Amino acid sequence: MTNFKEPTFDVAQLAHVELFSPKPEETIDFFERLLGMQVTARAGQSVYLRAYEDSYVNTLKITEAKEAGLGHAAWRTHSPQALERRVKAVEATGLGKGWIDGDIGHGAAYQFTTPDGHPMELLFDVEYYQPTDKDRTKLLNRASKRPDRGVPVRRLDHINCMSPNPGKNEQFMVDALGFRVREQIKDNGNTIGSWVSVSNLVHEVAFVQQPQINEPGKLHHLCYWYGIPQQLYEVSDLLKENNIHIEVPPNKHGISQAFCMYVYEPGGNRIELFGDAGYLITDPTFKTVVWDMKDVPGNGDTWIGSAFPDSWWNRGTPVSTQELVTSK
Ligand SMILES: O=C/C=C/C=C(\O)C(=O)O
Ligand SMILES: [Fe+2]
Repeated sequence: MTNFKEPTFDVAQLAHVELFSPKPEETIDFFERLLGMQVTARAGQSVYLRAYEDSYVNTLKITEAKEAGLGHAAWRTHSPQALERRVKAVEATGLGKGWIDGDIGHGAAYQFTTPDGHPMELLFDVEYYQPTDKDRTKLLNRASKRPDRGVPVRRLDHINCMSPNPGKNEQFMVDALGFRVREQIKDNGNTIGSWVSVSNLVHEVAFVQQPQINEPGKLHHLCYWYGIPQQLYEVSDLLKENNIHIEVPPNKHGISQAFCMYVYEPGGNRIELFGDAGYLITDPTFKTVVWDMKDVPGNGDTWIGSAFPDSWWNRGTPVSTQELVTSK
């Protein structure tokens, strides 16, 4: 079958995410004290953090800004050669912005945006976390000791971006970066939700329809992973005690089958917490699962658990003035 379109395996993983927060110290406290993450660097208006099983020196950068939202998402390639190939592919789309020398924790990166303007970058050189005598663990396959504060998340999992045109962004991630489409929501033939991955996870990034179709793309959520569903009940209790808004309590998604919950960190960004990550994909010719929007409520969004509130479908960051008007 020589006309078989071979996938490219150049992009390997979501390496880190930068969140903007108008209340940086409260946002940092949420991740550090409640989710047990570790601050590994502070520079200028930014603070860098990692979870205890993240192997790199950081997977999260919190930067002070006027409004909440996505600073950028960074993709690590499998090799320097793969980086070169993907940079060429992104340049050809006209969405490239150019190279930066790097940042704390990583080397040269090529910056670009999705068609709806979500800032992203491609990189290869990263700095691995070196545990200290204080946090070196006997569990050799773990990057550092399990922290003794909060209910500690284990690693970065994915982001979900709101877009005026999810289908266009899906196509860009497939064509330029080799992502595979795992699940979609269609409404009258239009793609209004898309879950794409470069691994056997259901998604490292998803795109969902934003109601504000004349605004640039927003962040829907950033997700960290526990791997144990029970821990969502533990962390819910702790978050409730600390007046963190729980938008969707522990729940099982239909789409991705992941055990999940959604909260708003103090800066206003939506954070998803994953119990397990749902089903894994090993089939090299996995067929995209397509949901019709009319079948999603009560099945695709929540398979088991409370109904998703309107806010889940309508609110991203930065929050638009429209929402401020309607929410009065
Ligand atoms: O219908 C909505 C399903 C959403 C699923 C996710 O956002 C996810 O798996 O992270
Ligand atoms: Fe998600």
